[in-house]
Amino acid sequence: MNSADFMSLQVLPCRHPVGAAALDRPNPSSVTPPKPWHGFRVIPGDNQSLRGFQVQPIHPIAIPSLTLVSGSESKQPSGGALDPVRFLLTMSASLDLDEVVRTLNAFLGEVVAPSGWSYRSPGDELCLAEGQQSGHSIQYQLKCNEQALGVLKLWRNRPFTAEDQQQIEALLALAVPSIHNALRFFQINRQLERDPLTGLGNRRALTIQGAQWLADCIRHRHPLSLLVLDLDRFKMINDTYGHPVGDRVLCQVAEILRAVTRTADLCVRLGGDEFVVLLPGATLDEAKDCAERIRQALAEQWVETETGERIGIGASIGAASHRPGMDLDQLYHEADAALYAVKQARPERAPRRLVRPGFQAQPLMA
Ligand SMILES: Nc1nc2c(ncn2[C@@H]2O[C@H](COP(=O)(O)OP(=O)(O)OP(=O)(O)O)[C@@H](O)[C@H]2O)c(=O)[nH]1
Repeated sequence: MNSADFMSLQVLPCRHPVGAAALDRPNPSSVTPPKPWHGFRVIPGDNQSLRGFQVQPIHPIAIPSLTLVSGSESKQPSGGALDPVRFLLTMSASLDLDEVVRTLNAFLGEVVAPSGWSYRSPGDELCLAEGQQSGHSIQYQLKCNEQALGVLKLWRNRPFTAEDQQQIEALLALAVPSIHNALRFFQINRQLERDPLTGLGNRRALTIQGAQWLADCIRHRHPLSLLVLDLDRFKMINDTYGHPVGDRVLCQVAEILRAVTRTADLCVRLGGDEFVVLLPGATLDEAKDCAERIRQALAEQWVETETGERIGIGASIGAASHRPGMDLDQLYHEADAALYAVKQARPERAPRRLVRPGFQAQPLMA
């Protein structure tokens, strides 16, 4: 496929940059006229199984994408009756990556009628699929200015012809800016919900995802439990070995939480040395079992300091299970109260330390 094919298929040079004129109007004498849209270059990949696909503006795009096509000038693609203006308007209506990808696939359905599709965002943070896999497939790695936008795969029970591919690629080229924006929005939201030190979720993740999960569990009448974990004498580790060692302890705890819990569970660092695990589908007994597995895994863990000393990690854990009428805050406070009771019931131990591996563990003195 070459750019000339593509240009004639969907994207026409714009002689009437209406959107840009409206934006620039406040002081027409002081603005340089917007550049006309010069179209896209579509670069096919090297092999057929994974067709590399990149859309680059031939000139920097200085005008909104809706100035791209004027309705009266647009040609219909040879194989279908798809309206590119309708497509662009629909695609740019949302910043929700899930919705943007599903919209794209709805249009691809109109053009090439696949039996199913899948989309994986970079790093597999979002995986979507619909319909059925069948005998023939075509896969595109989407990129915009060298930034990966994910992989889209289509299935069909008859082969994709060259004309089908041309139409798919034309739609993908138009869809790329919307996917790019929605993906960026998705990634920023993910970052806002992540604790930068440990990579676990943060308080915001617990508030937003927790509320959704609570609603799901109530709707499906599934249990939901929550653990609150607080490290023993963490301040002493910081004060004795410094914050970098304290940070390593926190990362080690995060590693253990990830290893011990299921992928469906949400592990969160609320702040300092306090962690929360939200366990959808778990009863109180199952949550307590999980707490015990975490406690054991922590007890077997040592963090080594620069001087070769090894510090043990101790923690207290409280558990609570959702009851009708409770909100997430109440569930958290009940688990926190259970944690407090655990702390009251046993004297908090100072972190254990080994001066050299193999020596007997000793409490770290305050
Ligand atoms: N290394 C490190 N320390 C942190 C971080 N955030 C908070 N802290 C420290 O964590 C410590 C928490 O202190 P406390 O809440 O008294 O915890 P504790 O010593 O475990 O006391 P108890 O909970 O009563 O056992 C404080 O010294 C904070 O400075 C962090 O990101 N990294």
